[in-house]
Amino acid sequence: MAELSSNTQVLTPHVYWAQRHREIYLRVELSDAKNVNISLQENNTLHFRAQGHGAKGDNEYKFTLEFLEPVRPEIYHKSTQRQVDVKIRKQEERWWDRLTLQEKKPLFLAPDFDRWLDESDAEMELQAKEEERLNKISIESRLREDPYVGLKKGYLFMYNLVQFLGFSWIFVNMTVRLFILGEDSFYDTFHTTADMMYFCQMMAVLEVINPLLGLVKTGFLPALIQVAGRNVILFVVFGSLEEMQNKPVVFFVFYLWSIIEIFRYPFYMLACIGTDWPMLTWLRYNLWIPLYPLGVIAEAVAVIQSLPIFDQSRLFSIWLPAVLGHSLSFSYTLQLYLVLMFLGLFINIRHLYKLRQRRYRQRKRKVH
Ligand SMILES: CCCCCCCCCCCCC[C@@H](O)CC(=O)SCCNC(=O)CCNC(=O)[C@H](O)C(C)(C)COP(=O)(O)OP(=O)(O)OC[C@H]1O[C@@H](n2cnc3c(N)ncnc32)[C@H](O)[C@@H]1OP(=O)(O)O
Repeated sequence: MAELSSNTQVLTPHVYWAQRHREIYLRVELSDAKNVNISLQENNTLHFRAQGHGAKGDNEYKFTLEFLEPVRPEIYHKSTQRQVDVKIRKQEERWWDRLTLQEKKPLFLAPDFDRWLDESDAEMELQAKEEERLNKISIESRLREDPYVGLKKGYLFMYNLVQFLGFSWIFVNMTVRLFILGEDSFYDTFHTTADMMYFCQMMAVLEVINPLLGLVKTGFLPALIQVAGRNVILFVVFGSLEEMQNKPVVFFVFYLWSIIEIFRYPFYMLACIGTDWPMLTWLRYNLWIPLYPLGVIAEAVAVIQSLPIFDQSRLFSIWLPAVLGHSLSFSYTLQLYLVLMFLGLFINIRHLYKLRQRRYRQRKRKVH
């Protein structure tokens, strides 16, 4: 392409342009360009001059562009075998209506469709870049703050996986037996699943230790109430009284415990790898609403059924001096525990309700 300038023919290369909010990109169609000279004059005009192979063969090519708005003085360029790439920073981060001050587009200038974005796409690109930058900063600062973050996540992932497998085994075993044996399966739940339940509930003690070590953001008290509450039922009420072990209440307690856990542990596993499945999240934050009160009622029934057995067997009774009577039955401790249970129920339901509120508030904020 040629333009007339002071009676001599000046060769002008094809120039393609695109913009972002912060910068202007020019692609000058000159291959093997040498002696590239790009300068910016005070009137905001870019002067380009170089030798290279353009539309009119090997020659000197030049062009000038007076920009629509002020640009920064530093200009970056890179010359390759095929073209010269030029990057100019805008003075102000703003979308321009066109590139040049003159309204009529110079003949040698055209949009660079390889880089072209309209304003809203460029905004989205800017936002994505900003999010990526913030993510990088937060990952870097987390790594700087805590070099063991990978190890901790790995431990939590394995812990949750083991618990998930344990509770799934219990749940599937009980469900299959229920289908095959019907009501009869109620009576030997303990003998078929207690070992696995012992294992899972002993492991669950880690859930009280984890927040103390700062591994999870769980409150210490709700975790203690949860784990201690279940372990009293499992080890003391069921485990120490053979008479309790073949009662149908064991079925209801174990079933209610395992239903929630087959959703809660996979939810945590996904959280460890930074993922969530909406359906699983929904179940984790909603299933407790019917299950928790039912679980506490089932546990309370178990405690009430065990009271006369403790009275008769005198197991765990506290021996008293003769003046105060013979001994104090453990059933009194359990009656006090019944009161604590409903206090524990209240604390944990409040805790779970708050977690649910927080989760859905966060969700809403993300959506808007
Ligand atoms: C002082 C002596 C006390 C004596 C006790 C006397 C009272 C006894 C009362 C007993 C009542 C118990 C009844 C109970 O046994 C009945 C039942 O269980 S019935 C079945 C239904 N049950 C449930 O639904 C409860 C399930 N359990 C829980 O939800 C938890 O155990 C609980 C502690 C209650 C709440 O969990 P948490 O506080 O951890 O909530 P989140 O799940 O939201 O977690 C908070 C953040 O920490 C991250 N986290 C937590 N754990 C893990 C983990 N293992 N791995 C990875 N990440 C974990 C989680 O992702 C959350 O992070 P973020 O906020 O970033 O999302």
